[in-house]
Amino acid sequence: MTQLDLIRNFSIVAHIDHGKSTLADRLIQMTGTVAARDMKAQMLDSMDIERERGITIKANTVRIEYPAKDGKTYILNLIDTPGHVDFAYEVSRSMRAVEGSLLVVDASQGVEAQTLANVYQALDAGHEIVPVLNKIDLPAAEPDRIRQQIEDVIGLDASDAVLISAKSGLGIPEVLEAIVTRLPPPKGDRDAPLKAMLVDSWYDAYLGVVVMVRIMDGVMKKGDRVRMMQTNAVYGIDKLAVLKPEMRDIAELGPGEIGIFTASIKQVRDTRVGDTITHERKGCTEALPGFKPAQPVVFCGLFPVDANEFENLRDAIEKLSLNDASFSTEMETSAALGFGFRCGFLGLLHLEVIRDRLEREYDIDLITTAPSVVFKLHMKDGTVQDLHNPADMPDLTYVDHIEEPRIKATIMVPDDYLGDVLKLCQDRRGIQMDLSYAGSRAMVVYDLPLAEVVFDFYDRLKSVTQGYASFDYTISEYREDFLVKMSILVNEEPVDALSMMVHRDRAEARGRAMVEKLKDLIPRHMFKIPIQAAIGARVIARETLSAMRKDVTAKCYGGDASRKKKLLEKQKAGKKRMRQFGKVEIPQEAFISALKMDS
Ligand SMILES: Nc1nc2c(ncn2[C@@H]2O[C@H](COP(=O)(O)OP(=O)(O)OP(=O)(O)O)[C@@H](O)[C@H]2O)c(=O)[nH]1
Repeated sequence: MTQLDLIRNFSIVAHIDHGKSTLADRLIQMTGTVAARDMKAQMLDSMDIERERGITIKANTVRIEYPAKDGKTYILNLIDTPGHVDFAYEVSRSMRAVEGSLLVVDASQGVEAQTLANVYQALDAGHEIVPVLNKIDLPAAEPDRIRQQIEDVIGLDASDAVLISAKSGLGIPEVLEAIVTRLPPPKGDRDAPLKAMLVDSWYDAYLGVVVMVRIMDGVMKKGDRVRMMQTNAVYGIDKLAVLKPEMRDIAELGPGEIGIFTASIKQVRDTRVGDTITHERKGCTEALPGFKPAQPVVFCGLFPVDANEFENLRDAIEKLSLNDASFSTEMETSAALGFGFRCGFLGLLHLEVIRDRLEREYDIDLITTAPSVVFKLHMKDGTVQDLHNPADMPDLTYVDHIEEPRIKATIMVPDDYLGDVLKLCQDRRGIQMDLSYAGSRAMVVYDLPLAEVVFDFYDRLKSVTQGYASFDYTISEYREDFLVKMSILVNEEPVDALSMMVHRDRAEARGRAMVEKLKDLIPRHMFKIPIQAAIGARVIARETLSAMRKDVTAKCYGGDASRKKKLLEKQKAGKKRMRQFGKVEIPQEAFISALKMDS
């Protein structure tokens, strides 16, 4: 057990790409926590997919031993937090487990939308904050200007910000000293009943469910019987360890310490993040204030391209949800797509990551239906229903009005691109709330419907600003609007996977764009195919795909048999990624491409 005044618990908050993971790697490396030969780039990003995409998905932690200039050896617990907006929830929960934060800002880029969002969470959690200006090796670095910007925009004193290059290692010793001298030690009472915060949990193939805890009061030992206060479940602790970053067994964890335990827990779902853990006997009576629960906000259907793969998909989804409590799933059947799952995600990136993992790690070809938000249907009988799937929209005669989730979006962008950003937000039914300047960067705040943002808003924002804008949002409220369900009919048959909720005033434009796209995406058949968008029985847009005449092998003059065979095989392979709708085959790409809007 370590004395409280020799412990420092902290996290690193930063906008994406400002160098958080690189700094974490340096801290681990310079303190010899991991031997140089074992050092991999981005040590904390453990999943391959994280490394590939360069995004930190799961909050991780590492315990570092640091001999400071004052001659004492400190234990530094770093909790790594994800930087992307979809994972804001994970940021908020890990924040409550530590006392301080390093605020990393790229000295050439300055404060961005997620810098703000994350630093406000840290301030909310009562953190002491040490500003760190990274990438000062870059010729474009302007530490003085950025220091001033931090003071102006965030209101933090940045006069003693630490200047570093995480890449070259410059300034890292100063960061380590600042952690020890400028961040406060944790508080806690060793003699009080055990009170530990469940910070995170995940499924490990060898160990089962692993639970990460921060001890507030008391002592946790191997063999202890502990109770989860929310669920009242009791478990015996089999293994107690710290992460360095690999697991090292430890006999006990005292106040202020962060570690992990296993206890023959079957599912990650049995461990609620934010729960308080205490001893079965002589436990504490009052739980810690709860965390925000993770609410899925974006739903979509996932179906196997090949119906025979359904069992594999079920298996894969089960395994993934063991590892990710914020990913919700439910069986779904679709007239067009057969058996699949309706899944809920924290945001679009979360959706993409899960879909990628299913396709890559489990080798399952998937059809993803249009992402949708949760609408609230106020029925005429006074009840309120959640609508997760536009295909389930009940008969309108029973519906009084429909509400949709709105977000408060903060966008930071260089002045030159402001006009394009305003136009984009306006086109997406946005209402401007605020506009201010920090130097040559504008900060705009918009009230936007989440439904208009979930699909391709990031992509559009990036392209109209050439990547210079940054974006962050929080869900604000549900509000009534004139929303309707638009169906798509291919060859007179409704394709439920393509139906969507849209604003009445935008339905025609959206419907037109959809049918035009689909006309290009669906290959010609031997017959004419009408493609229509409709609201109820009323068709609002229509295109016709003319019949195919030419034979793909006609060009080969019958002479070259092997070439002919190749062509046919190619066609067959293409078919594997198609689905049959009535008499029509629709390629998988059509489902996503058709929904991308050009405005
Ligand atoms: N020139 C320079 N580049 C750096 C420095 N620190 C980090 N980088 C580069 O900046 C990019 C982003 O760094 P990361 O550490 O992955 O950023 P991050 O904030 O952890 O990003 P996420 O984990 O995706 O949130 C990488 O290409 C790094 O090599 C630095 O001090 N100087």
